[in-house]
Amino acid sequence: MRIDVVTIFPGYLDALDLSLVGKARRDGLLDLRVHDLRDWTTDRHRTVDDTPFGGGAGMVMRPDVWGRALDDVLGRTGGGDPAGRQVLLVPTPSGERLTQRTVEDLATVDQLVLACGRYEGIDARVAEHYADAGVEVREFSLGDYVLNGGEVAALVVVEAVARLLPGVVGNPQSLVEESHGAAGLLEYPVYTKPPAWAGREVPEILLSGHHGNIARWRRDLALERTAERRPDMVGTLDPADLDRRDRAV
Ligand SMILES: Nc1cc(-c2cccs2)n[nH]1
Repeated sequence: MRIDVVTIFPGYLDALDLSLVGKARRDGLLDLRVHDLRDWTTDRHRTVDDTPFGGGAGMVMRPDVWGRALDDVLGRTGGGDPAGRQVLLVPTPSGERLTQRTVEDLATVDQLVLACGRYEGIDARVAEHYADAGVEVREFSLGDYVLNGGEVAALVVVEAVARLLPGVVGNPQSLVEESHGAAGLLEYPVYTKPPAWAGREVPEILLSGHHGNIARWRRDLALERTAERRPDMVGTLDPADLDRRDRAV
């Protein structure tokens, strides 16, 4: 998979040289390219923004600069058809909420392009232009809070997607039981040595060696946590699945 990130702060993405994503890049599992938007400016000051039409505070990012950058990165400057499914992702507080289901879909794409806006945002014609040109455009939000730019959202998306790519995480089973995983639940509480700490013991069941009972206990705790912390998620569970957990093991 190829991921391109276009930003005026390329250094923000240096964290993607580290840990799991960094290893995936070195192992050739992820082709991640970070681009400085200013490389597509044409003036000596390398200007990327201007004042908003209609007035208002702040500055808006120019469509012409973004257009040159995205045409290049999307491979739309030559005549040929770009290979495979491309998605243009635009982080914005006014976007659709990013969910694990969306991340799972993005992990199947051939090329993701992240356009990191700053200031008051990117001229609205940019997203319209590429959507009209047949590019899959998704304006997405991380949540109901405002950041200064799209770079942090890009870090989130790259990590969330990269860890789903084949060969990136050591044990793919761990992807199944985690929060928001296939089961649609929050994950159960986890414990390790020492068995007693600060006057607190590890739940007895986990020391029993009875794997069936441990599995049922974990599922019960996952359900309990989900009901307590994210009642909105409980409604999406399959009742047949809920019934399954009560069956004798
Ligand atoms: N969820 C979310 C996204 C953002 C921004 C994206 C780009 C600039 S600010 N803030 N909050």
